[in-house]
Amino acid sequence: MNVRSPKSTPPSAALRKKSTTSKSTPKPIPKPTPKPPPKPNRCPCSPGDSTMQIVLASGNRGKLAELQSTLAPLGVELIAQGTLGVPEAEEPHHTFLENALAKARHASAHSGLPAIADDAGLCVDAFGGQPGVTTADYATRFGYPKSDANNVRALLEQMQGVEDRRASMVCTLVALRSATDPEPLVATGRVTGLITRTPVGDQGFGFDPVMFLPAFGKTFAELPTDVKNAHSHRGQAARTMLALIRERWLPGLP
Ligand SMILES: O=c1nc[nH]c2c1ncn2[C@H]1C[C@H](O)[C@@H](COP(=O)(O)OP(=O)(O)OP(=O)(O)O)O1
Ligand SMILES: [Mg+2]
Repeated sequence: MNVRSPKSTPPSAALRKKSTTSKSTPKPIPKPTPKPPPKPNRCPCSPGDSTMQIVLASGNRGKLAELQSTLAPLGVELIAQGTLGVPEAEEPHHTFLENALAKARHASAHSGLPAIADDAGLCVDAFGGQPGVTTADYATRFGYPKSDANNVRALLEQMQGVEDRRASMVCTLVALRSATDPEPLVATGRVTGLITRTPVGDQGFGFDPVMFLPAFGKTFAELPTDVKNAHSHRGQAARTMLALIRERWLPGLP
């Protein structure tokens, strides 16, 4: 109760009364200062009171921009691994999940921070789901130097005369609290489209200029980043990951 009668005046107020005139009416006791609301997104897994930092275990600027944007509502500080001097990790595995886990573990071990990694790729139906986990190096199979433009070029050459143009872009995100975290958070996303016969659009990165989405009548490279994020494999995975991090790493916060 906030209302107090003079009889219930606590000792501290009584002491103050003695130092003034005895006939003066007791001053109202100031209400206790309400506790400040909890500051947002404190890391429950690291000591202290600082905003949680997470290292983004990727050197791909396109991915980083998309993940920064979709994960922004978490209110945590997302730091690109390059900023912390974390070198590129090996990606030797056969599945997106294993490679994402390897990248997250590597970044967490090097930085001492929780980490989120993204392993993604293009799975072409006519090629039995290839190039899959080797998407980033696709051009080098055909003697071209590694680059987004050469990847697109090699793909269009390999798909010359292929009528079935269906392909999926997939993304697996893995988040770890530490390099030895026994309970990684895992989120996946997948979008299906058709590979165009020439590149169209200049936004995005990677295979965006040849990934045509029938629902939009456009390639990913023709869509603004926020529209791509709202529908893409990475956008889906990142929204799932955001919910997982809130639930498991930041309990009790809205
Ligand atoms: O939304 C996308 N739109 C178009 N292309 C995309 C997308 N997402 C991934 N990609 C391509 C880029 C790379 O050629 C490969 C992923 O390879 P992946 O190893 O996961 O990424 P990466 O080596 O570029 O960066 P990092 O491993 O440091 O995260 O698929
Ligand atoms: Mg890679």
